[in-house]
Parts: sequence; C-alpha cells; structure tokens
Amino acid sequence: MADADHPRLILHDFLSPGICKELQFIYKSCSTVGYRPNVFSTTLSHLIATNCGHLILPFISVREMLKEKVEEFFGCEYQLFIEFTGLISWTKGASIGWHSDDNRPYLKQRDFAVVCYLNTHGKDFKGGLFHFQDGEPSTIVPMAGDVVMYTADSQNIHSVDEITEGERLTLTLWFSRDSYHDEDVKLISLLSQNFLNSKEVELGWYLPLPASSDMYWFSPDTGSRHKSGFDISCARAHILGFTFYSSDDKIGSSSSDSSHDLSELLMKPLCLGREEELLEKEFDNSLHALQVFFRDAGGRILAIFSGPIGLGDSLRAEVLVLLQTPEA
Ligand SMILES: O=C(O)CCC(=O)C(=O)O
Ligand SMILES: [Fe+2]
Repeated sequence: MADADHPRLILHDFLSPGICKELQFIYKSCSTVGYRPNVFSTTLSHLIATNCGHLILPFISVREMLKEKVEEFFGCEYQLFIEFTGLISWTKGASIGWHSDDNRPYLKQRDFAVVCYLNTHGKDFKGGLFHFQDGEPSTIVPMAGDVVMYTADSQNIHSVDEITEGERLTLTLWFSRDSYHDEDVKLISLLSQNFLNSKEVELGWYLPLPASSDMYWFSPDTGSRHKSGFDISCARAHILGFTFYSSDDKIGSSSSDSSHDLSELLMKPLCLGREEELLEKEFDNSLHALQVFFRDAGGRILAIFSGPIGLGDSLRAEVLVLLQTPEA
C-alpha cells in the first residue's frame, strides 16, 4: 500500500457508521459557506464561536485515534500536533487539481494530512474520486468510514475529481510537528473565553448564535456571498420539507429576497412549517431549528458523553466544564 517514495496509508471502516452520522449531523446543522466555490465547512473554532462548543465532543476521541495512528504509521510518536480539524463538504462543481497540501508559504507547517470519508461515492454523491499522481493506490473511492493518511509534501501529489451530483462530506485534519500551530491551544483559549462570558448569561447557554450574516449565503454561480442565491440553513430546511416562518411572514421563499434582510430574519426567533401545517414550537434562530431537526443524532451525542470519560486530555476537560454547567 505504501512505498518509501509515497508514504501513505488507507484504512477501511476506521470510523463507525455511528460517528459518521453524528459528524454529518453537526455539519448539516452548523456549516457555513466555505473557502472555495461550492464548498461548505465547519471548524471546531467556528462551533465554539457560535455557542456550540458542546458539539466538539464527538471529535475529541476521533482526533486522538487518528493522531495515534498517524504517529505510529509515520514513526513520529508523541511528536505531532493537530493543526486543523474541519468538516468539509464539496457540492456539485467543486474539484481540486494536482497539489500537495503544504504548497503555500503559509501551509509549510503541515506535515501530514488525514481525510476521513463520512459518506459514500455512488450513494450520496457522484464524481469526487481521489487520485494520487504517483504510486499505489492511485485512486480512492470515498466510502463512509474509510480514512486516507499521507505526507503533506510533494511525495503525495493528489487531486479530487469534480463532484457531479450530491454532497461529498469529509472530516479533514492536518498534523504539524510545530507546537506553534497546535489547534488545541487555540480551542482551549476560545472555550475558556466563552465559559467566562457565558456565566453572566444564564439564559441561552446552549442556544446557537449564528455567525456573521453572510456566512450562510450561497451564490451557486460565482461563489460570491452577496449576489443572487440562497441561505443554506433555509435550503437545509427545504430539503427536509420545511419552511421557516418569522412571526408574521414566510422567510426565504424567493431568491430575490435581499441576503441581508433574510439573514437578519434567520437570526431572530422563528417557527417551522411543513405544507399547510405550522409547527407550534418557536426556535431562537435558524441554527437552533436545524439542530433540533437532527435531534435524534444530537441525542446520541449527549448520551455517549454522559458516561464516565477518561481524564488526561485538557481539551476534553475544558468541554466537560461546558457540559456540566446546568442547562438554562
Ligand atoms: O477530500 C479529499 O479527498 C481531499 C481534499 C484535498 O485534497 C484538500 O483539501 O487538500
Ligand atoms: Fe489536498
């Protein structure tokens, strides 16, 4: 599978179907417009910044498992730091040509890449095959639970074919030998700030606070956030057959709605309707509604972490502080 010139590892069924589902839930209820056209994403810092710090819990054990595996396979035990963790979704039209993952001056700290597939080619999306330019295997067909690990340098030049249908979701991490780029340090600092601030705000501890208004606005043609398009939280609700309603109007019914007005409305209390029926429950904002939509998966997250959890991980401890705070 790997040779000295192309250090890489492919693991089948490394992530359980349960964790893939939980990460899908988090992605679907929290993602924003991403860094490239037709790409959507969410990061751990983003989850914390939007008052969803408790949703980083399912990532913690997965990150540790992956770090151990990378260190073991590439022979650098206890040397690595996680530089970045993100849920990244590529939709129709997204692709990337031949590149290495450290190919910019500001990416030189990246030593290893790990891509975990959270859904499956042919079933959830079409296109999106991963190719290595040299060495074996040359093509990877994404399957939920499978993981690919490779050095981030020019020994592993790779590309991803254009997505032609559906949405291709990955959990992507980069690892660095440079402690300056340790993601955990930044996350702990963000969590601590939130914790200190939130103590003063008794109500709404767990209610998501949407990010800046343009982060949910998607323009399919240009990738620009302000032209014609749609709000992605509205779109996710629509896919499930729901529409958002403010107290006196239907929200986001036409793409001619101004993105600014629409995003403002989606940050305020709203209700959900399906066909002729208006649901009684009022949600604090659209993200709150989306998180409740996927509550089955959400319930599982809390159940998993309500049991005893090993000590020794400062990030985990920090998140537990969050969870132990009584719910409003
Ligand atoms: O999602 C993948 O399979 C790889 C994506 C990639 O190459 C990148 O983000 O640099
Ligand atoms: Fe890449």
